[in-house]
Amino acid sequence: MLEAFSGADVRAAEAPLIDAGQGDALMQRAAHALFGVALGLLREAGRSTYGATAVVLAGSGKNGGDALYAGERLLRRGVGVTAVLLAGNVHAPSLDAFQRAGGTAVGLDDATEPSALADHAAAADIVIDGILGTGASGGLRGSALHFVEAFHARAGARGSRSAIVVACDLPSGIGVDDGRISGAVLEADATVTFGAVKPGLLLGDGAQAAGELDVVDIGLEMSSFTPVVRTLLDADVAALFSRPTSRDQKYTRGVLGIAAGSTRYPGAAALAVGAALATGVGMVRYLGPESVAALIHQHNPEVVASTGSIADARSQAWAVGPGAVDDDDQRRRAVDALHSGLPVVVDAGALTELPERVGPHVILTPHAGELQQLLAARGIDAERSAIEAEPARFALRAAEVTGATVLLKGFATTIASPSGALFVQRDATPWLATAGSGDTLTGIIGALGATLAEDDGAAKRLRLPPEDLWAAVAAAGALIHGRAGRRAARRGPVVVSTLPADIGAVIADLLQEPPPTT
Ligand SMILES: NC(=O)C1=CN([C@@H]2O[C@H](COP(=O)(O)OP(=O)(O)OC[C@H]3O[C@@H](n4cnc5c(N)ncnc54)[C@H](O)[C@@H]3O)[C@@H](O)[C@H]2O)[C@@H](O)CC1
Ligand SMILES: [K+]
Repeated sequence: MLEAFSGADVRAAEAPLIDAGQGDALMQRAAHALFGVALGLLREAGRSTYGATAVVLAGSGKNGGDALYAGERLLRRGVGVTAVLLAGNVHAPSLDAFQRAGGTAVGLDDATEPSALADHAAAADIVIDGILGTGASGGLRGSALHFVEAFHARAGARGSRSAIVVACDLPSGIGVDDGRISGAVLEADATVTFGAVKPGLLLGDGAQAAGELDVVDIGLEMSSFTPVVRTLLDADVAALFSRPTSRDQKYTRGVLGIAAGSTRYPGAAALAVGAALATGVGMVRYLGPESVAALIHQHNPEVVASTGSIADARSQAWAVGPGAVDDDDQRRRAVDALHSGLPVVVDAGALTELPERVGPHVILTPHAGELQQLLAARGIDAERSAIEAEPARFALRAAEVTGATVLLKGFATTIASPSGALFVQRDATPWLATAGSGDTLTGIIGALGATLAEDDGAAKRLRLPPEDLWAAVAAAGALIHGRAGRRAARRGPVVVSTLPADIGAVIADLLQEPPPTT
């Protein structure tokens, strides 16, 4: 699991080590890791290190110190390294070491025209961004801002430029704790971050700017701090996933009840059912119109269907809402499921049926527009664009006011627990942004909920407090869904009705994972 800690907490974890005189050792560890990644990227790009050119961008703080020490190591490998000093007072011992190894340092103050240095950086094989780290406040300013703008103008955007950019700890210009970018940012191909992931590397535009993330252990003890954001990795989903045992039968494995679809939108139910079956459950019970059940049975005859009520259909969890529009029976079922005390995934048409207050076992899966309505119904006005700009903030707010677990859809999926715990998953592909995609996500999360509903050890397997289990279940659903979409996209544009085959294959792969070590 990736766990991101606030910049302040990472600095607090560093403090006792620095007090014990280990500050320089920490910096050397950071620099060594940064150097290793830079070397690896050069090799990956097919560039030989001897004779390669690098530019180190150094700001006034320790971030610049890390980058200069990494530059010193590159010099000793035969790389030609220039340091651009973007502040008058860079970290002196590292600058000294850099120069003694033969490096050239050039100062750039606010008055100097950055064009020649930006030209040089744009033509370099690799650029190391040591402008700002966890000590950053606000966006880039002064000579650093001018330099980054000039570099962009010459080098072009990530993907089209030839220089590889490696960020030291974090891309300069992102908000350390929220990933917000005000003004310019130096988008990285890779970010080497020290001690722990910072929230800005997982959230918002900061995550986009970070590129490949490499987390380096420099010996910080973070166990007494609470993560601000988490991202599940394959091994976490494998650990959470409920595998059937030899003692299981269909009822103990987990029965998912699905009250979705309507005569107007029958397909949504079929998609949710197909995805749930592919995720693995003991049984799917379908409640809804006979015509919808007939459609479901064309593909999935194993589904037990009825036109009855929630009370008559024993299940371990419910999924309600997809395609349930203008249908009073489905609306009643949604309300009953929400009062059943069982885990419920609530999507689309059922989101408006939410009681004033529920518990975290109720998982809402709105997109930004639906979240806007949900908040407005509780007297909280927020523009859709504001929700899209700060998904974490609004998902947390919605979880706080409803008591539910809130999964906010988007390119990155943001999941908030009413406890304040936050998960972000970036497993999806834009190819998944197609009709019916959300219905399959509901089915996947529903199936995970049904199979984990009576599994008392599930939260413990991820070392999470029990109240955050449902956020982890939703995050696991988002990972499986996103990964299935990527797999499907290898065949071309995603056809959602074919997604179950990919869901099954993704789960088969995940279950090969060794158990997590953290
Ligand atoms: N504390 C430690 O012992 C370790 C810290 N490490 C590195 O040190 C970094 C933190 O170092 P610092 O606390 O010195 O902080 P920074 O390196 O982020 O530098 C902060 C300084 O930059 C200036 N600044 C802040 N915001 C600015 C802006 N928007 N535009 C222009 N200048 C701005 C200010 O003068 C501020 O003092 C980490 O990110 C990491 O790279 C690592 O070396 C590991 C060990
Ligand atoms: K940086």
